Amino acid sequence: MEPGQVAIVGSGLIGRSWAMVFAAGGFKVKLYDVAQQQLTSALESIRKQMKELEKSGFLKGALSVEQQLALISVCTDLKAAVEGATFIQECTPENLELKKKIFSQLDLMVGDNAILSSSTSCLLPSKLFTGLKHVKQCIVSHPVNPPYYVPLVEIVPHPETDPSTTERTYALMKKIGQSPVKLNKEIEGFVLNRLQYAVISEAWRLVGEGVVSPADLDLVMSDGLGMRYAFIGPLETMHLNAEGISNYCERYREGMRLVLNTFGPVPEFSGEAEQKISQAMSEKIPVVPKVLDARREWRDECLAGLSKLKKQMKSD
Ligand SMILES: NC(=O)C1=CN([C@@H]2O[C@H](COP(=O)(O)OP(=O)(O)OC[C@H]3O[C@@H](n4cnc5c(N)ncnc54)[C@H](O)[C@@H]3O)[C@@H](O)[C@H]2O)C=CC1
Ligand SMILES: O=C(O)[C@@H](O)C(=O)[C@H](O)[C@@H](O)CO
Repeated sequence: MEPGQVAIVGSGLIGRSWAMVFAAGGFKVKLYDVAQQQLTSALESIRKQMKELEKSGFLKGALSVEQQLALISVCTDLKAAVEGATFIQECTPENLELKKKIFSQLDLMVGDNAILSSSTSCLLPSKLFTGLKHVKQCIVSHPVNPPYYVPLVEIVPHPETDPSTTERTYALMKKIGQSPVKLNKEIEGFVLNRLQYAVISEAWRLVGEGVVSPADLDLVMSDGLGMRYAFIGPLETMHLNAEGISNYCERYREGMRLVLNTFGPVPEFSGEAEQKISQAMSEKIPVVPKVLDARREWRDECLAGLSKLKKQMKSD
């Protein structure tokens, strides 16, 4: 028996990823878009990706490709798309007025049980959902690109979101194999993009000012901070790094005071610096999904080893 039915509004990069993730979880998926061509290319892309994933042994879920594809249907009628859906994930362009218009349409179509969720990267729930009749059923579930391989989902409630909506969304994300975190209150950019944009801003500055090459900048992340952050977050890193020092925050505070004082505003990114980056990036081997998945397998093996080591250290 299918675990349920979801509707995806917008069949671009994120909408098709969500469709794959939900189908892998056995959900019936109705994919809606205003552009029929987008739906056609979405189905082609999903089929192609699933075939490749099955071939390389990375297809998620217990169902075959054909079984998962059979769960996904497309339509250009919004009312038909949301009919019977208990969870509606909006994935339209990052435009506040467009999203508000779509949610006001959805608000007239759903009952008291459906959850209305947005994939928005930064927009505040209070700006998206305020005034809707079903505001208690509204929430942001912000994925990370590509959601099929990077499982984090930030769950961000509107101030009037009912706690049951938050808990149902959290449970749903766990059920389809994602890694949800709950924000206690809304803030622009949520958590991931506030951290990401701080990193990107400094990356631009360091490359733009000639401090480091684009390729080496990325290595600092992939072979430095990223190696750490694939296993432990910045707070645990700090804790482990200064173990035994009573006030280890001070150890970082000093450095932060010194360095952060030199941070300026987001650097104006000149065309030349951008060309330098895109040229450098085009010379790299693209990180294909298989690499992402292989890295995740490697990380999970390392985490298993790490927890075994921790247990051993505790028993020693
Ligand atoms: N691309 C990314 O890395 C990530 C994007 N997001 C967020 O997800 C949302 C979608 O982003 P993408 O998939 O990258 O955009 P996209 O541009 O790839 O796809 C948007 C889709 O919405 C469709 N659309 C436009 N107007 C519509 C309407 N009125 N009703 C239904 N569909 C409509 C378009 O035809 C297109 O297929 C944005 O809010 C974005 O910020 C979140 C996480 C990551
Ligand atoms: O980086 C991601 O995958 C997501 O966190 C996003 O929201 C989008 O890429 C966004 O940052 C683009 O501005």
